[in-house]
Amino acid sequence: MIPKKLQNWKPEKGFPFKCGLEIHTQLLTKHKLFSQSVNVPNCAPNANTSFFDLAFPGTFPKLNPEALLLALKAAAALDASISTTSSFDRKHYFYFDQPLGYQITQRFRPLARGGHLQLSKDYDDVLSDKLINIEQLQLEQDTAKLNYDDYDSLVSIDLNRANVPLIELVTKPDFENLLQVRAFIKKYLGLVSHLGICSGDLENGAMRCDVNVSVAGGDRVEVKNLSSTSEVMAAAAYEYKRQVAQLKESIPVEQETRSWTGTKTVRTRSKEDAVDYRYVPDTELPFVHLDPSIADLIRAQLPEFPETVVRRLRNAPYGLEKKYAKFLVESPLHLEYYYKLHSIIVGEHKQPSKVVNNWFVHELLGAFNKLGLSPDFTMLPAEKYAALILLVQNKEVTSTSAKLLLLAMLQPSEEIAEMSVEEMVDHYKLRNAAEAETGDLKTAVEEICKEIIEENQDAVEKIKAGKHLSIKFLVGIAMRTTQGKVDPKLFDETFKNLIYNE
Ligand SMILES: Nc1ncnc2c1ncn2[C@@H]1O[C@H](COP(=O)(O)OP(=O)(O)OP(=O)(O)O)[C@@H](O)[C@H]1O
Ligand SMILES: [Mg+2]
Ligand SMILES: [Mg+2]
Repeated sequence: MIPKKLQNWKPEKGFPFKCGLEIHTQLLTKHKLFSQSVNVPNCAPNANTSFFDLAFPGTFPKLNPEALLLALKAAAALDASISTTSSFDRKHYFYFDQPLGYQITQRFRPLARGGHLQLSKDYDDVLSDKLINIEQLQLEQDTAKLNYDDYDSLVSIDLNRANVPLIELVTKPDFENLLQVRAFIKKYLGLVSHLGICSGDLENGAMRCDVNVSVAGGDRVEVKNLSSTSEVMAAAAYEYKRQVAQLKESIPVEQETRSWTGTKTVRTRSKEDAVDYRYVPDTELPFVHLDPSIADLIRAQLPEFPETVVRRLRNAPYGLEKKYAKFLVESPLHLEYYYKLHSIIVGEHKQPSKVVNNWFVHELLGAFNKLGLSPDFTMLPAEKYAALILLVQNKEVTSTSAKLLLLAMLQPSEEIAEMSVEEMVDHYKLRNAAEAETGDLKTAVEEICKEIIEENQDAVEKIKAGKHLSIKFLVGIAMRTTQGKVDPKLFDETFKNLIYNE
């Protein structure tokens, strides 16, 4: 879906928009880039650190091959040409987030150059097909995280992030409008998450982006350190508008670096006071020599790309909407969960696909949403959820009861955490009344309906006078009385019978 604000965004006539991205993504490795410390988000500050991460004298970097492999996968997926020889350089600057005094990156011989990502009209949210070319892809270290405490005027340094492996992807300045920028970031993040290269977890800073904007052939302005797609969009839109306004006043735009405050971009430094990073080769790290056959070997091992999987999920036997199919391919775990649910309910139990889709998309994702949780399927194994869905399909519990059970399963008390679905149904006394003799049920339902009709003569008069929808009001009372244990359709039919056929 294209947000309304962007739908009509077009560069002004005579002021073409030109933009290039630098996207830094954290790699999903077990260990850090040049040390043995673990790479795990959300740990106690400074828990994941080693002497090297803290830049103790006498420590040496050692390249983690897992990071190299993940970066190579990204390069292969983007059809970039992998360098048979790459090397590491030191980019010097002094700041609290960088205890070494320099960042180890790949300036002169990056891991890969070239490559592209195709944005297509029928898959991505763009108005026409567009090929975005890649300049290069390199490995580098992340910096420590600075936590600002405005209240105490304190800055605390968390070195857990220092030396976490990143890939920096630099695109060519090929973007001609904001929709393309947005679609590219989403597609790239989708791709690296799907391939298990990056967590895609933006809330934990898994991506940081620099956006470069120029107008009508002018110099580029770089806005640094944006941490979400919407921040990139807002900063690029603001920067475009600012530059156009300046050009209209005949003031040329000069090359500079700016930062985003949340509402506008502000100058950090101009070209004149550009930092001299004093790049030098890192002599402690050997060159990375790769066999020329490596690109083909890695490409052959890549799983299917998100676009292929999405196409399959949209067709029979799955028939998922594009939006949800895209959500599933964002994470191998989500996809695995859906396939499992599908194979139990449709494969083994021959229920229609739309049952799985409805319970997965509307109920399960909806329940996570209702509880304010981001989807975490480890909380409810697919086998257990399938058992619940099948109870509804077999009319042993009503769907209303099943929805309540689902909410309970996603926030289990100690008492119910270990229970099977069957045990939970009995524990909450939710076994469907329909289980009883059909005759008994019918009489019981009729009795309840009669009682409700007695007590709600006003509503009954209105229904008779033509306000047929008021039946829903009566059904609501009946459902509350029976705590959702009876199929509302049965109440609906019984009320209609009793009221219209009297
Ligand atoms: N005329 C232009 N208009 C908009 N973007 C441009 C233009 N020329 C280059 N760019 C973009 O600027 C970016 C340059 O990134 P690169 O990493 O090569 O250099 P840098 O920004 O100087 O280095 P650093 O990594 O230190 O920020 C690329 O994304 C490129 O597409
Ligand atoms: Mg860069
Ligand atoms: Mg840059």
